Amino acid sequence: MWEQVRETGYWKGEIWNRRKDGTVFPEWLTITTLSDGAGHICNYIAIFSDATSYKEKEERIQHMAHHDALTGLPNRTLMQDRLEMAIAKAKRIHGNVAILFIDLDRFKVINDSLGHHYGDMLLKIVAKRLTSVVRASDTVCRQGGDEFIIILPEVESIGDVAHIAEKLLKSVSEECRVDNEVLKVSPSIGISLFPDDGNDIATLIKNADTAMYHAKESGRANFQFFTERLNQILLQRMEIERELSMAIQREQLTLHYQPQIDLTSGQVTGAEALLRWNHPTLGSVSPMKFIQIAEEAGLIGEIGVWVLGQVFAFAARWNRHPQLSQLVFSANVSARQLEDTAFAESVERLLNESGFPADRLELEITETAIMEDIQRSIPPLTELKSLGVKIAIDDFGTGYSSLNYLKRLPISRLKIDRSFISDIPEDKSDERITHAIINLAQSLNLEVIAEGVESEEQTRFLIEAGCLNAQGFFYARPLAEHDFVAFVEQSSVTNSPS
Ligand SMILES: Nc1nc2c(ncn2[C@@H]2O[C@H](COP(=O)(O)O[C@H]3[C@@H](O)[C@H](n4cnc5c(=O)[nH]c(N)nc54)O[C@@H]3COP(=O)(O)O)[C@@H](O)[C@H]2O)c(=O)[nH]1
Repeated sequence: MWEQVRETGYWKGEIWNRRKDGTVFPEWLTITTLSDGAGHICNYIAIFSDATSYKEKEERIQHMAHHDALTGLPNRTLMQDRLEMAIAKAKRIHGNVAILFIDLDRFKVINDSLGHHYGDMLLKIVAKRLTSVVRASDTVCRQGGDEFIIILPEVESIGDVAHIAEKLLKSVSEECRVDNEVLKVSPSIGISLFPDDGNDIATLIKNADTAMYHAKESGRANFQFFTERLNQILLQRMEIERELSMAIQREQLTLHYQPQIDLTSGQVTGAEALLRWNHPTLGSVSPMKFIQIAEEAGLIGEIGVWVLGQVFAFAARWNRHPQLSQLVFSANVSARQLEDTAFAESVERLLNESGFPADRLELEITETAIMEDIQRSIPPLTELKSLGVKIAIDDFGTGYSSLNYLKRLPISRLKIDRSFISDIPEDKSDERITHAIINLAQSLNLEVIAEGVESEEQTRFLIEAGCLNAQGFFYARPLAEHDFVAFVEQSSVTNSPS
């Protein structure tokens, strides 16, 4: 500084100064020299100002530009910087970096049902939990919404990454309290590794995101590593999603009807409507494959309304038929449809428009969907029941029902899951479970029907056990409309009392 002042007669810059009380502070300082007639420096003029508040403001602006306002975590910009540095270092030392892409399961439900205040509080708690699990040298950042990214630089082994992912799962999944509400979310975690799964930031994040989707598909609340096979599955999934969004307009969807049989009379009493999708190049796509995609892509609402419209139109075409006009039609309702507050309104509107009697409509909701959040399932089910429609619990026995809740649910029928029926009579414990479900239904005054009946022995067992309704390949596969009509007419002739 003094050298420059002597040489140029001027210096400007920032220095650390000390106040009288001994505290150190940043100072802006300008020094100018004054010379006499002979050119000798005779005076120095120093102008200084305290830069403390300017510095603080600058730091605050820097922090805001690189951190998320709600959680205080590094934001996307800082994450990219840190990841770039981690990759550069890993390249130098031939090391690995792990990228964990975390999305909270069913966060939207909490946000939508309880409001944004609860959603925000929950995100703050999750941010703290994530940070508490990893080391200070790791980076936890908020990618946006309910998505977080964790960068683990210098990982030793894939086992270490899995161990950390397990700890994250456990920590985030624990219940927490916001005001007087007990909230619970779980994370789905996708993991990509540098250099195995990509060499650059964009590829590594995309692949971690792909793995996260796979974690969601595998039942949520778990973690998955990225693989090339996964990538292929994702590409196929995206194609199905794209094509499915146009399937209704392109008239590629149809319904098949599986007869439901009264085992004492052999007569058809109802039918379950089951979706079929025939695509010109993908071929016949199983609902097992596309229903979940429809749910995740937000298409199930439109499809569900279409299904009911088709069922009512079918029933209307046969409303003077002696047998068909008496049948109860069942349609499957997914968890996402039940969460949608507009669903009951749509059912009511369709019933009014079609004139279809509400008591001839049964809506099937899986036990797993109801038990996912039983408290929240009761109001929409009650609303549907108040329209006069019947509610059945589908795949009963697989979803760990709480018996205490079962008696409070507005349901009229239990459908025994096909997995208990398929090994009867060989599997005696399945026989005992089926017996128990039938007894449970009787004691709760509910109807009961067995699904997936494939043999005469199974039919006999069910009659003896007191279950008088069944459906399954033994009686009929799901049938196209005209085959179903023919089946109903034929069974009426064969089984009419002589
Ligand atoms: N939300 C909606 N879900 C729907 C709709 N349509 C179908 N689905 C669900 O897709 C899953 C697969 O359905 P699908 O391939 O049609 O299989 C059904 C039957 O074909 C099959 N079944 C019936 N009897 C037997 C049998 O004896 N053996 C055997 N191996 N399979 C049999 O079971 C399926 C019906 O199951 P469920 O619904 O549990 O009664 C399925 O989960 C459908 O629910 C839709 O419109 N919306």
